[in-house]
Amino acid sequence: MSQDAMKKAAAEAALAFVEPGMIIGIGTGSTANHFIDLLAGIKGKIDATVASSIASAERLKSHGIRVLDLNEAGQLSLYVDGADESTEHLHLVKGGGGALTREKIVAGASDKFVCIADDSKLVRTLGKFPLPIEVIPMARALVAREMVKMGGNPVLRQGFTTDNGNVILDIHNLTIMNPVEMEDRINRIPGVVTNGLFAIRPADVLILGGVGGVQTLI
Ligand SMILES: O=C[C@H](O)[C@H](O)[C@H](O)COP(=O)(O)O
Repeated sequence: MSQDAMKKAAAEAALAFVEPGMIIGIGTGSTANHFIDLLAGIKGKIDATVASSIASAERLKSHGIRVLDLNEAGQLSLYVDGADESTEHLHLVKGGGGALTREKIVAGASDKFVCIADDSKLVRTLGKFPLPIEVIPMARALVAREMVKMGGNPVLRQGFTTDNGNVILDIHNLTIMNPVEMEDRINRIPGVVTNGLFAIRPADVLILGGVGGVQTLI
């Protein structure tokens, strides 16, 4: 079974959380794309969606699925998105696709966050995947220096601009023993929009696709 097939299996399992008339928050990336494509098959069941990126909004619209602005949608019942890493406590690293800020906003506006991934994303300690930080461009060097003080090795994501017009620093070599504290500490650096740790508001459900089938952690 390929990694992509495992992602698709996790996305299929997440359909069980979709209830009639829902407005659903939609994440970004290859696993979220599987969910979008599967949601198209039951689009008559839902009211609308809110997208966490321009790319996901375009994919949803290409399937004829209604996409609302979060400000019109109000509180959402469900958010479905992928992750780059997760612990068994459902603390996540996200932002490999650079959509972390809008993802964190939509997740924050949702009652339930269902994270979908292949089981290679489950780790004991976060940090092997470089931690993305969205940064206001003029603060790039300041944030990089502060991250070096925290033991990280910041690398500017070359040629990449977020949907919000900012840059991404990917922080290598972090061993994140306390994700809640680290998320808060990084977010206090001036110029940081947000970082890719989802620990203050972790996922509520983690669905992992693997060779032996799908497992769900709550
Ligand atoms: O910015 C991107 C998102 O956080 C993605 O959810 C994350 O990078 C996982 O992506 P994929 O589903 O492609 O592995």
